[in-house]
Parts: sequence; structure tokens; C-alpha cells
Amino acid sequence: MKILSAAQTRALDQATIQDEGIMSLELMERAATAFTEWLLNRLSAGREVHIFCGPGNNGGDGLAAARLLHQAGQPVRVWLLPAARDSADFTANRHRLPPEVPCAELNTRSLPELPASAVVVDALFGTGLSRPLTDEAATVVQHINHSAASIVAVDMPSGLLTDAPQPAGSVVVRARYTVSFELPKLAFFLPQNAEFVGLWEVLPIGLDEGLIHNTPVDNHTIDLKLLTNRLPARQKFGHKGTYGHALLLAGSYGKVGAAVLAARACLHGGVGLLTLGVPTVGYDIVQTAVPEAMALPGIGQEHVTSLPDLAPYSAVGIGPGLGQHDDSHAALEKLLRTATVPLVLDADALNLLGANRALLDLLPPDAILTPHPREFERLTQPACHDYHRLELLRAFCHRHQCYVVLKGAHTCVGTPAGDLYFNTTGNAGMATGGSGDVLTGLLTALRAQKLSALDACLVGVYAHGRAGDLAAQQLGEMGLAAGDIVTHLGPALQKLVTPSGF
Ligand SMILES: NC(=O)C1=CN([C@@H]2O[C@H](COP(=O)(O)OP(=O)(O)OC[C@H]3O[C@@H](n4cnc5c(N)ncnc54)[C@H](O)[C@@H]3O)[C@@H](O)[C@H]2O)[C@@H](O)CC1
Ligand SMILES: [K+]
Repeated sequence: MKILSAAQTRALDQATIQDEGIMSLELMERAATAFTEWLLNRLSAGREVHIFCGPGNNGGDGLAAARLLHQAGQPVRVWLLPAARDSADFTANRHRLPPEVPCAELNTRSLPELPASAVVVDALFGTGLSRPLTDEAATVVQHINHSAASIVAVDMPSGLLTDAPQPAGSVVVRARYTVSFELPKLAFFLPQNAEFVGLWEVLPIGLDEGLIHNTPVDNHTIDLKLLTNRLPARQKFGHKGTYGHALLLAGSYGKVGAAVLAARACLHGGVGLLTLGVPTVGYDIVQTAVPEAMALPGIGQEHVTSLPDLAPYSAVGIGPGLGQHDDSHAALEKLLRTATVPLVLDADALNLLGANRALLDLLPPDAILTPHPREFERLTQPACHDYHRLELLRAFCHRHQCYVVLKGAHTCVGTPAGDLYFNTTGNAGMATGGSGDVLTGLLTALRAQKLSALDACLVGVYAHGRAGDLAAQQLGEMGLAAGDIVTHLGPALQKLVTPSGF
């Protein structure tokens, strides 16, 4: 899916109205209908719904939803934010509200009591918000936030800008759910907004697909549609040589487990052959834990101290559990100077790069780096906020012509072309030691199988998250350990395989 800016969203609404010859009121009705159905499916009987409406079309959505909820037999009350001017569609829906639905203008000196059993629908402001909330609007939002009621935001939590940072201390609705329309908003993907957005969902309202297709964007979601035809099916006459030979340089004394996890993920990621460059201290461990992989002797006693001959390999992954010793640094530098095959760099390989920034200039084109935010900042600079981090990410990928997988709840893949891809799979159970090692092994496997760097990142990140979701379904989020992600990689990848046939 594309992630549109607020201005593009407005333009798309308008263009859909013109192209389809429908009234903007009809589009609002679609939005309100979708929202109402969503809410009715989740409401337990008897809970009173308080709908807070602003003066624009977000408020219009709220008024239309109030009518539809009332028609469905749901107890509902409407509260209107006083404003000098209301939008035309707000006014039309105000007139269509049945007189039986209690509807009153808010008075900030005596705001309505909101019991814990109430559901608050926040339809104060949506994508039309142009500046932080002040005065009455801010007071109302603070009142809602201080109540114990459950808050559901329509399209956006009011007060949150769609695609730009908030000034510190801005008043923003803290929604439990945000129900948005057609396409997700950039704000939803950023950790700094999690406390406002809550869980979010996007409901289709039939905006013009052709127009969406023709809208140029550089922010996207990673979803099944995007992944179509990126992961080829296995060939009937394929053999282990067909699927590449990966080398993983990983593990050191006390961190051999990282090498085991990356190795297992690499094998379950479909690689034909895997060789492990682990120090002697981990040799017996990996030979026992991962018998399918070969292990190289003599590349270091307690950590990796030398680089093997790279000729046999079709991709190299380096970093999990590597340690940051000087001779590991030297091996990394040699790798960067000599490798002609795809590289995946993670963990201590990134920390070594961060501590020796001159190495960054040696990165071969299309290398994949998989930092978490702190590791990324070691490679660049501290980010002032999440939007700044995305700017840094774009600039870094462009400057070094590399792909960066910035790990998080919505892992973001940055590309040399300046595109950002936000992942939509995964869960909080994956916030556990070793998850990243699994991703590194998987990405190395995909690169060894000759997927482009972009396809490997998109397929790998999505499948890794999906495998985590499958594991959590069985084990619960708390019960999930990184090895469980590996176990579920097979089904997660299988879902993405390009079907054979014609
Ligand atoms: N036809 C459409 O354009 C559709 C719009 N939809 C809804 O319409 C929303 C966008 O509607 P609008 O563009 O009218 O915008 P909003 O309803 O989000 O807000 C606009 C109003 O708020 C005022 N405003 C902006 N910032 C303010 C601030 N800080 N303090 C006080 N007032 C402020 C503006 O002057 C304007 O009156 C979407 O989020 C969505 O909920 C949906 O009904 C789908 C169809
Ligand atoms: K809202």
C-alpha cells in the first residue's frame, strides 16, 4: 500500500469525487458506514457511545456515524465543538441527525461526565488538522484523555499531525483504537505516536484505485500485494547448488547461540548450502546444533580473527555475536574491501562500522545493513525525533548506496532510491534476544538465492514478522523465543512463493 501525505489524501478524496461523479457526502457516508460496522462488531450491549465532533469533515464522519449507530439501536450522544464555521458536509449530516439523538454544544466550563463504561468516538479533527490544538479543542481533548472511557479515533487521533512531527507538549487524543480510511497515515508507523494512535486499522471506502496508482509516493507498506512475484518457486530439477551457498561469520565466546540462530534461519530460508565461520570455541556447538551446516576450521579461537577465502560463496552474512575485537575489525575491513558477492551486516559488524566510520565508504553497493535504532544512530547521529530518523535513514541509504533494515515494531526498509517501506507483520513477542540473528540468517539465505537486495529485504522482513505472528498464535507473545520464529519461517515464506502455472 502507498502511504500518502495529508495533502495527497485530500487531493485523492477530491479527485475520487470528481472522477466517480459522486458527492463528497456520499464518500463521507461510506466512511461513516465502514466505521459504524467496525464499531458495532466490537461493542458490547448497553455501552453508551459519546461522539465528539469537530467542525470539519472529521466531525461530519462523527455525525453520520451517530445517525447510523442510532439506527442500529445503539445508545449514542453527540457533543459538538463550538466553531465559527462548519464544513458543508458537517452541516448536511447535522441536519440528517434524528432529533431523538441527544446533541449538544460543548461548554468547556462544564464538560460531560464520561463513565468508564462509555465509549468515546473522537471525531474532532482528522487529516485537515494544520496546527496543534489550543483553547477549547485542547481542553476538550484533555478532558477525554483524563476520563476512563475507551477512546476510538476516527481517521486520526485528534491533535496528531498526519505526516509531520508534533511540537513537544502538544495536546493529542490518546486513542485505544484508530480507525482510518483507505490508506494508512505515516504517523501510525512511528513509535513516538504509539501512545496516541493505539491499535490501528484501515478500512476501504472505495477511493479511486487508478488515482492511487498514479499518485507518486516514497513511503509504502510491506504487504502481500507488494510482495507478489518476488519469491520464485523452487524448480523441480533444482539441486542444492541452485539455491546458493551462504557464509555466515558469527559467534564468539559466550555468544555462539547467535550463530546457531542465524544458521538455522538461513537453512529454513531456503539456502542450498551453508558454511559457518565460527571461532573454534563454537565449533562443536554449531556442528551439533546445526548439523546441516558445514563449519570452517581455523578462523579464530574465541572470536573471528581472519577472513576465509570467499570464492565458494554466493552471499555473506556477518555480525551476530561477532564481538568487537580489533582482529574481527580487520576481518570485516578485509571483507568490505574484497567481497564481490552480496553482503548482510548486522549487530557487532554494525557496531564496528559505527566505531570506525571510515569503513562505511568501503560498503559495496547493495549491501544490506540491519540496525536497530541505537545501532543506526551509531552509524549516523542521534535523531531528534522519529521523522528526523527517517530523514537520516533516507540520506544514509542514498549516500552509501545501501539498503538499511531499521528494526522496530514497524521495521522500515530504506533504499538507495529514497523509498521507505514499513512492515505490517510481527508482534511484541519478537522483542526478544536472537530475533535479529534470525533475520540476518534469513536475509543472507535470500541473497544467496539471488533475490535482489530490495526483494530480499521486503520478503525477508515480512516473512520474519509473519513467522513471529504464527509462533505467537501458538505460544502467546510472552512465550515466544527467537528459535520459534525460525520454526515458522517455512509456512511464512511458502505464502509468498510465486505460484507456478500460467
Ligand atoms: N470527502 C472527503 O474529503 C472525506 C473526508 N473524510 C473525513 O474528513 C477528514 C478531513 O476533513 P477536513 O479536511 O474537513 O479536516 P478536519 O475535519 O480534520 O479539520 C478541519 C477543520 O479543522 C480546522 N482546524 C485545523 N486545525 C485546527 C486546530 N489546530 N484547531 C482548531 N481548528 C483547526 C480547520 O479550519 C477546519 O475547520 C478526514 O480525516 C476524514 O475523517 C471522510 O469523510 C472521507 C471522505
Ligand atoms: K479524529
